[in-house]
Amino acid sequence: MATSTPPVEEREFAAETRQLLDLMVHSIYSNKDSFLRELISNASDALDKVRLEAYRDKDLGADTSDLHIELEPDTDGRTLTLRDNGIGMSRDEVVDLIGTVAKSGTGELRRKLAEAKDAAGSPDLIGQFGIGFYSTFMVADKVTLLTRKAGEATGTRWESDGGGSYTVESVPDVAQGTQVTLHLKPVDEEDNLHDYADPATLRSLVKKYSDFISWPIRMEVTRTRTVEPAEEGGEETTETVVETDTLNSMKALWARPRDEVSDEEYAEFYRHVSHAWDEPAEVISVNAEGTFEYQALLFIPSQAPFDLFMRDSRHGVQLYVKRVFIMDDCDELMPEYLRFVKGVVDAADLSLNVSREILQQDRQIRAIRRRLTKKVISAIKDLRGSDPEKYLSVWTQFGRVLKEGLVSDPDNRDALLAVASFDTTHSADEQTSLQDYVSRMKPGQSSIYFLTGESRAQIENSPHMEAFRAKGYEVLLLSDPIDEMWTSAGADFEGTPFQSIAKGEVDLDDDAGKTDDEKKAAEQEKEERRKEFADLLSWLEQTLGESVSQVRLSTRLTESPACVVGDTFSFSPQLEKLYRASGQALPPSKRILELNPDHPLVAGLREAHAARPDDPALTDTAHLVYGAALLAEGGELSDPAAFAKTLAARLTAGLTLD
Ligand SMILES: Nc1ncnc2c1ncn2[C@@H]1O[C@H](COP(=O)(O)OP(=O)(O)OP(=O)(O)O)[C@@H](O)[C@H]1O
Repeated sequence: MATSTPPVEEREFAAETRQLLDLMVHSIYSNKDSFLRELISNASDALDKVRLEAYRDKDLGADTSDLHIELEPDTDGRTLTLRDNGIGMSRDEVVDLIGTVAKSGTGELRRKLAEAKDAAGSPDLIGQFGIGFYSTFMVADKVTLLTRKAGEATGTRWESDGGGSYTVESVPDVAQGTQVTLHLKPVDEEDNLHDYADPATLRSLVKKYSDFISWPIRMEVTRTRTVEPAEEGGEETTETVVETDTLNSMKALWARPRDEVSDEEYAEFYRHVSHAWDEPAEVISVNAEGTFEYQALLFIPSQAPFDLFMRDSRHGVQLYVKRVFIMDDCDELMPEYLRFVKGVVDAADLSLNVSREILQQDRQIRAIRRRLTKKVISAIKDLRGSDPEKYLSVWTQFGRVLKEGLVSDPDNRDALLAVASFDTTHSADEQTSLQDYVSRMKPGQSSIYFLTGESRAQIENSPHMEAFRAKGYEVLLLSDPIDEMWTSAGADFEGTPFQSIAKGEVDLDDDAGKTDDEKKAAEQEKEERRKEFADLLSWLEQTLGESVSQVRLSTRLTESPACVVGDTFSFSPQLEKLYRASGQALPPSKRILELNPDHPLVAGLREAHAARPDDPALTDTAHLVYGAALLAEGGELSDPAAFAKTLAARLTAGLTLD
């Protein structure tokens, strides 16, 4: 049964939307002017869309003869109307797009809103989410939207006072496109609430925020003109004429030489293409001539969007062909790990009809992408030299994403390693570059040591760190999940390999500065140790054979009795966990148990085993030593309940003996 749409419908805003509106209405966000940029941005997008739709679908029935944006201030009525004859919205779209906000990130939004609680937190929040249409409620106490989608017969009227609800109704006889009428709040200069019904104010705001918009932004202005007398000696008279002015220059910013464009103009353009509210951290402009002609204007944002790690994050790089907008978020122009880069690529030699499928195959697009990728990486590298503070904030916001490139883009791995920064045992609060790490390497050290784990604290406390700490070797502390991936791909930095300190044999160079005799003596001592512990080691290998591939003496422990290490190619426990979380089970890999012969527990176990090789309690101890080593590195026990039970039994026995 078909459901009919009621003529006027009152609907509640979703809880997050209401909270956001509340923040907006009471916002202390100082730049109230931004609402105009947002409305013009939306209108410009709508015009881009209708031009493209009409080009692709000749039967759409859209009117594209004079696409433009219009501002109509009403000084007496204190309203401002902004009109476009773009794509418009259907009734469902109005409810969907205007009635809800930040659909993809509602959970995240809810969390942030709870954090912000009051308006004091709102400027940041606005920066991250880009409030778009809702910013109108900073300046208006009622907003009316009238729209008709190109190709549809009926229009829709939407209205809200920014409180808890809004109304929608279907209306006949609406012009194609969208018009938004703001019932303006009283002017309050102290609160940066300017007179948005004043033509002069509007003219200067358009110039400031939206000059580059490629569609004409028009406004009717009333001018008084002197009229020459009709006949000689007659009186001069004045007349009022109404003229239509175009307020913006419409010059594409990416086509203008860099030194002719101000930082502020770039920043506004960035906000337009990215729908963001922050400042760009870096502007990259490329003008390629020759075989493939294109211009690109790219921005590295200063703030990561909330949906950076969500699958459907949007608004990347836009594709234009000869100044004509073709598509948003053109994945083909940027690798996935640079998805935070915003901007425009305007290619001269593509067809306006180009589709995503064609783009994927296109040689020119691939060449553009290769070049732009290198440009972005080198821009970040340059920042490191020229503005370390800015570099640091870019790395803090996007480092985790950039590191995905170490796995997915082997061609740029070296360049990415050169811009990367890592936590290190060298400093408690500052990260290090690999260049600096290498320059601090000890004589004889041939690898970059690192350890992966879930957090800096957990890694630092891992038993594997002990000898490195004791002997003053610097270790990189890698705690992002992606670190597991690229380090296991066998990377090196300018010829110096990376080595996990939880894998393979460790031979920290104790021999430096020793005479040959001393070296020989040390070797002999090691050999004796091995003999002394041989029985214990082979018994442990038998006892723990289901869990470990080998038991050996360790040179990496100074405090703990034991640790578990992998061989060079085995998976770390974190990587296993990651695979498991993604639904791919790995065959359980056996690692190596290393014992610290100087630890009283290990020494005691050796003596006890020599004296009472058949004592079943020693088997329990062996399992406990292995389990404790797993726990110490932040690993998981395969049977925690059995471990706890054995531990309780052993503790009880200890008490009884006492
Ligand atoms: N003038 C318009 N013509 C057609 N559709 C519009 C218009 N204004 C808004 N819309 C639709 O409503 C959606 C929501 O607009 P809104 O300004 O709230 O957010 P946005 O511009 O998509 O992005 P952001 O929330 O990041 O600013 C737009 O994506 C667009 O689909």
